[in-house]
This record gives sequence, C-alpha cells and structure tokens, in this order.
Amino acid sequence: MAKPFQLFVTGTDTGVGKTQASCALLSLLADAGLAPQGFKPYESGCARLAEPADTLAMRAAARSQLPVEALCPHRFRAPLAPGIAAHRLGREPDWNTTLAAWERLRHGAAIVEGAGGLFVPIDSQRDIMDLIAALGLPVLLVARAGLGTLNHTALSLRALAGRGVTVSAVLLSRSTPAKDSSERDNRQWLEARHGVRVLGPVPYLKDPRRRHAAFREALGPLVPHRARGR
Ligand SMILES: Nc1ncnc2c1ncn2[C@@H]1O[C@H](COP(=O)(O)OP(=O)(O)OP(=O)(O)O)[C@@H](O)[C@H]1O
Ligand SMILES: C[C@H](N)[C@H](N)CCCCCC(=O)O
Ligand SMILES: [Mg+2]
Repeated sequence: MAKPFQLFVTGTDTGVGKTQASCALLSLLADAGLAPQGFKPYESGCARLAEPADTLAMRAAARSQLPVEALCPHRFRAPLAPGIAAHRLGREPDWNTTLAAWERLRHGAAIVEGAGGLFVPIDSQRDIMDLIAALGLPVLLVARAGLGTLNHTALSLRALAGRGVTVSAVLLSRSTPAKDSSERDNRQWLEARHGVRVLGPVPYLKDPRRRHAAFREALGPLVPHRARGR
C-alpha cells in the first residue's frame, strides 16, 4: 500500500505564509479524493480557544469533519511562542498528548503546520524542530520572497540538515505589498547554494481567493499527480 502523502509545513519565521501553504496543499489533496487532515498541534494567538484560526482554516481546506481538539490539542490565547504562552499559565503541554493525536491521524494524507519558525518553544524542553524530528516527515520550508530571506532560509536549511530532516522544497511568498529587486535573484541563488527545490515566489495578492489559487498553483508540483489536475 502506497504511503499516504504527508508533509510538515514550517517557515523561516512567523507570518511568512505557512497557513496559506497548508490550506493550499490540503485543498489540492481533498480535490484528489485523498481525504487529508490538517494537524496544528500547537496554536497560540487564539482569540477564542474553541476557534483556533489556523486550525479552522486547515480543517475547512481539507473538508474535514474532525473536532478542533483532534486537530489542535494545544491551544493558547496569548500571541506568543506556545511554550511561553503555556509557561505564563503555569502549564506544561503534554508531549504524549501530541503524539497520541498524531497517532490517530498518521495513517492518512496529512499536512502538519508548526508555529512560527524552527526554534519556537513548544514546551519547557522542546522546540518545533524537535516536533519535526519526532514525526519524521519531510518538510516544506516557507520563506519570505524579498531581502533578508537568503540568510533566514540558509539558517533554517542548515538546522534541518543538522537533524537529518528531508526538505521537499522551499516556497517563497511575498506576504507584504513591499517588493524589492532581490526577488529577481533569490530563487536561483537558493537553488544554486543549497541544492534545494524552490517554488514561487507567490506574489502579494490581497484577494483571498486569488491568493489561495496562487498558492495552489505554486505547490501543485509537490502533490501526487492526480491531485493537481482538478
Ligand atoms: N502571497 C501573499 N499575498 C498576500 N498575503 C499573504 C501572502 N502570504 C501570506 N500572506 C498574509 O500574511 C499573513 C501571514 O500568513 P500566514 O498566516 O499563512 O502565516 P503563518 O506563517 O502561518 O503565520 P503563523 O506563524 O502565525 O502561523 C496572513 O495575513 C496572510 O494572508
Ligand atoms: C502568535 C503567532 N501568530 C504564532 N502563532 C507564534 C509565533 C511565535 C514566534 C516566537 C519567536 O520566534 O520569537
Ligand atoms: Mg499559521
């Protein structure tokens, strides 16, 4: 039986487009009839704990019927690193709860989204990087398209290589209207310097529908062939 399509979506920072990318991948997989699930084990910045925005967006994109608790076991109000949000509450997110939630999802197609970048604390001992290593999935690294991304992306790629993590691709996205001339060369330099597949850049698109379509187009080459066409 073929291994289900699974990918961990991380980024060079918070606010780079991880959820945009996760939702695009989930909708492509759902269109292909692969019944994917979006897993966001740690979500902070939740105005209402019952409605974690990233998780809800991913669940909708996947057309999943699972409850929020199954898709996002650790939810926090404070817009902070999840580990710090928990610490402020005097709590320690249970690692085994995370692993048990993944155990219920890992037999099917899945997109997992981290929180912020690689070294964001998720509890008193672990970072997102430890979660990536524990789940053992290949990674999509989402990065900004413009000036500054060469360094941020290289640092992230070095850290992932240091833990033996496979990087399926880097996706560049312009998450703010500001455009700069570095965008013309960044993709080629990253490919040449790091031998990594670079997709995008996804242009800045204010309209959510057009933006979603642009992320689907950029990420289409990553998903199983039959997921691309529809
Ligand atoms: N190409 C783009 N065009 C327009 N807006 C974008 C683009 N990429 C990202 N954004 C916007 O940037 C913001 C951050 O994107 P997103 O929520 O996907 O980031 P994230 O990496 O998931 O952040 P977090 O670390 O909080 O999970 C969102 O408002 C999103 O709509
Ligand atoms: C609140 C935000 N949207 C993310 N969920 C959490 C980002 C944590 C970033 C921590 C850091 O890198 O300093
Ligand atoms: Mg997100």
